[in-house]
Parts: sequence; structure tokens; C-alpha cells
Amino acid sequence: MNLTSPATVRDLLARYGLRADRRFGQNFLVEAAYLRRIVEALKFRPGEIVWEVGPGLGTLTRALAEAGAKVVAIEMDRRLEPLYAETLAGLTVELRWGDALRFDWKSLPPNSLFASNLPYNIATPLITELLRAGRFRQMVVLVQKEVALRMTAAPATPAYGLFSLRVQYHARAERLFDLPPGAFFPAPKVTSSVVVLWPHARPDHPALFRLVEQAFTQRRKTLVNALKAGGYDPARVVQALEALGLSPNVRAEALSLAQFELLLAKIS
Ligand SMILES: C[S@@+](CC[C@H](N)C(=O)[O-])C[C@H]1O[C@@H](n2cnc3c(N)ncnc32)[C@H](O)[C@@H]1O
Repeated sequence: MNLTSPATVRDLLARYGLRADRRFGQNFLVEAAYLRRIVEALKFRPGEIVWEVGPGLGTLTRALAEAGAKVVAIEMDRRLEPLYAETLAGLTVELRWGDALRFDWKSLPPNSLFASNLPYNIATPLITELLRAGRFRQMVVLVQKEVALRMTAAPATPAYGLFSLRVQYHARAERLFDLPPGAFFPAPKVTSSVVVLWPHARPDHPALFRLVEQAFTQRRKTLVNALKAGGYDPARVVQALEALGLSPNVRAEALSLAQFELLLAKIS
């Protein structure tokens, strides 16, 4: 069964009386070459468990299982249930029904693996939760290009912000390749990208992210004023910036992750 053929996808949807539902971010991958590259990007041994969010029609799920993975897939749209008897027949796939944002990712063992063509509307909060859980050795995610650019952005660039720091604190992130809207059915309005994440074994750092979040609440303000509005002592922030060789008028977007960590140490 070739799930990357738009004709097959149309036929499946019609036979099961389904429509791709926007609310669930349902854009199904229909380009075999991109699917292969996603599977190749994930480094797993035969029989290893791979966690997937949003199997949809089972396209990536099938490709992973055929490549030797045991897939555990979390899907929220129960309408898809009858279809899996056909698209995932005979493969080692376990389905769990529910919202991936409410799933207890901390319950996974360390060194777990993750791959997903993520629903666009949950990509940022879900990636944040997956990284905070600290259970993954590698993650391959297909996201909107704009989200991929934020994940990999360097300081002082337009895409740089809270999410860049969140991702880069927890992992090495690399944007592997882009996919045009036509790689999906139905075609989304935007370009997508595949990002590979190699998490560091590093626990969450709530105090650091409180600081970073406050720093970016008003991007146009100086860092000192943004932090003052969040209850941080402005005199200490100015002093700390001086000690780091930074101007008291600096904005949050100019600071690297290492500089935010030093700033926190100096004002705590
Ligand atoms: C972009 S589609 C990907 C489908 C398929 N994996 C593919 O590559 O063609 C996103 C999938 O995530 C599911 N989904 C949306 N929100 C979800 C959530 N909060 N938790 C679990 N699955 C969700 C949708 O129903 C849909 O199947």
C-alpha cells in the first residue's frame, strides 16, 4: 500500500467518509522521497520503540514500522480508527488515543526516540514539553519552516526568541531540509521543514526560563525595562550587564543562552 500517493489518500478518505480536518492540522505527506529522508534521519536499531504524534492515515507510522521500528503512535482524531485496520495491518504499531499535549512524556524511559509530522497548531508547546521531559535521545520533527527557523535561530536575528532559547538549552537542533506545500494533501499555505534534535542530558531550568520569558515579553523594550516590569531589581540587572560587558540599553534578543545563564547567576 502506497500512502504517499495523493490518489490513494483521496480514495482512503472517500471510502472511510473522512475529510482532512483543519482543526487537527491534517496535512498528509504525499511525497515518498521526503518520507524516506525523514525515516533515514532517525537513528534507531531494529525493534526499538519510536514514539510518534499524529499518525494521520499512518504514512510515517507505516514507513517507520517497515524500516524495523516498533511504533507507539498517539492520535487525537478517533474518526481515523477504522482506517488503521487497513493502513497499518500486520505492522508492529500500538495506538494510543488522546491529546499529545496532555500525555505524560516523563513516563517514558530515557533514550527514547521521537518522530512526527506535527500538527502545526501544537508544534511549539509540544516540542517544549518533549524537551522538558528529558526522555529523548533523538527527535525528528516536521514543522512549519517559520517554526524551524525559530528553533535554530542565532542571537540578534529576527527569528530568535524564547522558543530558540528553549530548544537550544535542551538540544542541538539542525534544520535538515524544506518541503514545499505540494508535498502534502491537502496542501498547506506555507513551506515546512524537517528539524532533527539531539537532546543534551540537561534538566529543565525553571528560574532561567522565567527570566528569559520575562525578557522577551516586550521585545522592543530594553532588557532592563522588560525585567523591571517582571519584578527583577533594575539596579542589579544594570550591574550584571556591566559585569558581562553589555550595554544597559541592550535588548533581550542580543543575549546568547550563555549570557542569559550568566545574567541569572549574577542577579540571583
Ligand atoms: C500533519 S498531520 C500528520 C499525519 C501523518 N503523520 C502524515 O505524515 O501524513 C497531524 C496529525 O496529528 C493529529 N493531531 C492533531 N492534534 C493532535 C493532538 N493534540 N494530539 C495527538 N494528535 C493530534 C491529527 O489528527 C493528524 O493526524
